[in-house]
Amino acid sequence: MSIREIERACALHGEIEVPGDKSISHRSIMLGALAEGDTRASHFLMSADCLSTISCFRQLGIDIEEDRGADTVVVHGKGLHGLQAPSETLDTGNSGTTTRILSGTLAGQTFQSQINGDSSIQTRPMKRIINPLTEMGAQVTSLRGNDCTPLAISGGHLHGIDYLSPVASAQVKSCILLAGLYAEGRTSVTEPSLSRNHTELMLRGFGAEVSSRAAARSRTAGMTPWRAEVCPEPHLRGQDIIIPGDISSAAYFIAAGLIVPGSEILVKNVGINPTRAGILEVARGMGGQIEVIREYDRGGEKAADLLVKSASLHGTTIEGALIPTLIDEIPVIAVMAACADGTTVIRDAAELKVKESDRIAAMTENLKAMGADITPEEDGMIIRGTGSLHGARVRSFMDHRVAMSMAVAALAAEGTTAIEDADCVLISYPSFYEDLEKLI
Ligand SMILES: O=C(O)C1=C[C@@H](OP(=O)(O)O)[C@@H](O)[C@H](O)C1
Ligand SMILES: C=C(OP(=O)(O)O)C(=O)O
Repeated sequence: MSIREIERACALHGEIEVPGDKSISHRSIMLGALAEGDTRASHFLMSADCLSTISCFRQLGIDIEEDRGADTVVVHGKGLHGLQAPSETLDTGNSGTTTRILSGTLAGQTFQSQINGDSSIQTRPMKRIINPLTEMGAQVTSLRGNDCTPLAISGGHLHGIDYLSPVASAQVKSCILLAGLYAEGRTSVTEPSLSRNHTELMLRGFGAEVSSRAAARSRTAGMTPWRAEVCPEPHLRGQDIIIPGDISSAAYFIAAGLIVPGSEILVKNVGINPTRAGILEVARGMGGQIEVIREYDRGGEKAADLLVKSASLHGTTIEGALIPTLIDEIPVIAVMAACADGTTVIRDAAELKVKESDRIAAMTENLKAMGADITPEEDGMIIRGTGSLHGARVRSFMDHRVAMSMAVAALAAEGTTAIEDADCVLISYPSFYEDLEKLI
């Protein structure tokens, strides 16, 4: 087992550039493969999850060049109908994004395929994609009959649907939109509130006709349902993509900069697409100081440098439409809340229970071990800030976001914190600990 020990930090100082956005990196391979011509993606995230996407598309007959030193990939796309039947089960590793979005693409193919991932993936819910893909005319079978992977998928004669998704999930939305590229007629997905829209933006950039707008249907308690629609059989053309830094990775430095007294950190080149940037709103709402510097646009994706200075934080309420815009940042927001004054309430976030780990249970156990006052709820957490934490032995639960969040907690805790199975950060941020060291 890999154990990492982290001491309390005095103050964090310096500049950092985080690796490329994981969601956009996955999509650059997926759309690059379905486009005609080459797609070059630079500042590509060379982490285990994105490498799983690359290896699945190689199994589907796509030639992909990787330059790991330069963080660049070139995908030699074969067009919408250029994928070949894989000879073995497609292995999606630990990646929910690969599993769900790739399933949508496979539903559009005339060949049969099987898809499976590691022990964590095998427990994550797939009914949310099985239902709409089946409604579109694909046969998607959970081979163990438990609505999880392994899945057997055969499709090829799809028809467009108007799908009302019960969850605000970009993976579900993207799965259906990519299946919709192969369907007869238009396909739409309406979600309870807008989840990350990278698929819509990138599909448009590659030449597809995609619309995205607030849906006219009911508006309940601060939630605006959102509808994305795609036209079938687009002529996708390969693109050059410069991937912005991942705000979900930047979140650890934002949180550390805020909670470790005397810190000042410049996080450069961070994607701040509003469907991803909820952490900035929450940090400011807690009294944090984050300055957005040098904002610019990369193919419809906004990016900027962020200057973070330590501040004394206070509690807040995080709920409703904000949740999908910061879903992966909630573990580190829980750390911020534990170091703040007053109570933070996180609700409407039951999705946390079906990520790489049950992130409500994992963060509750770990933060309690470090002296926090935290109550787990069915759809979130209530955290009463105690102002201080102490070192403890904590577990990553093999969940990269939990490991990185606990590293941030360790920086603000008295004494030493030991994180078990700390190496799982390779899923989204292989150089995380080295980058953190540079600021200490
Ligand atoms: O589409 C994506 O790239 C992702 C969507 C989110 O999942 P859900 O769509 O399941 O909420 C997020 O948690 C995941 O890390 C990446
Ligand atoms: C939930 C995550 O990823 P995925 O769903 O792709 O496994 C994540 O990166 O926090």
